[in-house]
Amino acid sequence: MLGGNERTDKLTAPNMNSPILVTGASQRVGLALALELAQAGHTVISASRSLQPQSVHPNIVQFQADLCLAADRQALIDYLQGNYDGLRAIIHNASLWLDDGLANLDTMFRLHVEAPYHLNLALGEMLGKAGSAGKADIIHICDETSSRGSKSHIGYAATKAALQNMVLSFAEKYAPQVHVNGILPGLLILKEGGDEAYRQQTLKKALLEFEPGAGPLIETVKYLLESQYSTGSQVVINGGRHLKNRMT
Ligand SMILES: NC(=O)C1=CN([C@@H]2O[C@H](COP(=O)(O)OP(=O)(O)OC[C@H]3O[C@@H](n4cnc5c(N)ncnc54)[C@H](OP(=O)(O)O)[C@@H]3O)[C@@H](O)[C@H]2O)C=CC1
Ligand SMILES: Nc1nc2c(c(=O)[nH]1)N=C([C@H](O)[C@@H](O)CO)CN2
Repeated sequence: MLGGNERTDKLTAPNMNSPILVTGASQRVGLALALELAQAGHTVISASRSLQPQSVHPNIVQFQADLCLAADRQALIDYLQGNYDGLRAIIHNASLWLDDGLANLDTMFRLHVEAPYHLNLALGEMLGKAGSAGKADIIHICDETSSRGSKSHIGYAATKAALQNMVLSFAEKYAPQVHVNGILPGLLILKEGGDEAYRQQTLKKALLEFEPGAGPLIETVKYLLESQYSTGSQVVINGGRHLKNRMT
């Protein structure tokens, strides 16, 4: 039985043969997260449709894949199984924040639900071989609207709610070797090109009225990777938005 620091060190010690898969790491939050993990010594596999012109860090391996397509997902699975001993973690960050409509709902279902479902089932055995870390992690990046809905993005919130629900199922299926948790952000980074009125309106939706950037998500990922007693949990990072303008 490992004790104290030795056990914690074991958990966080990067194992180059057990990379961390981050989906949707070509920009914004996912790219910042991939860089942080790479700088900590992890090998990061970054899967997205577009690639950075040149590698942003020697520890980041870019894999081009449209995760809405089963064939691209299978190519990613085959690559991982053919080149690494195990997987330290999978972070399902890839996402599209699309307006409502049947075509967009289908796309968001494929990306937010079908892709994590397919990858978690196919890569479960690799996660079980995380090597020196002693445990592996799956982290679903959901949204705080997963649990309260969104009248302006019904399909987005519904598909993120399905992603949130799968945290519970996979946590039970893969315990104790693989810990499965969800992160439910409120505002992180506003979309480029929005006007000042939208920005102010959005900031005022939370008790903490500022745009935090990727930091809160990165901090939460690092906590979950080091945690030995979190699985099936949903971590909300929304600046107190659920308490704003309550009918008290
Ligand atoms: N920004 C915010 O304020 C908030 C964000 N979140 C969640 O946090 C996460 C990160 O947010 P953010 O950085 O703003 O997200 P972005 O929308 O800026 O980026 C999403 C990422 O997903 C990738 N992606 C999109 N479609 C596909 C696809 N079909 N196959 C593979 N990759 C794809 C994109 O890369 P590419 O286009 O190259 O494929 C991109 O790297 C998301 O899950 C989001 O839902 C939750 C609440 C608030
Ligand atoms: N994939 C994405 N999901 C979300 C985004 C985004 O840019 N890409 N942005 C938001 C908003 O910032 C929202 O939290 C506040 O208006 C939500 N999800």
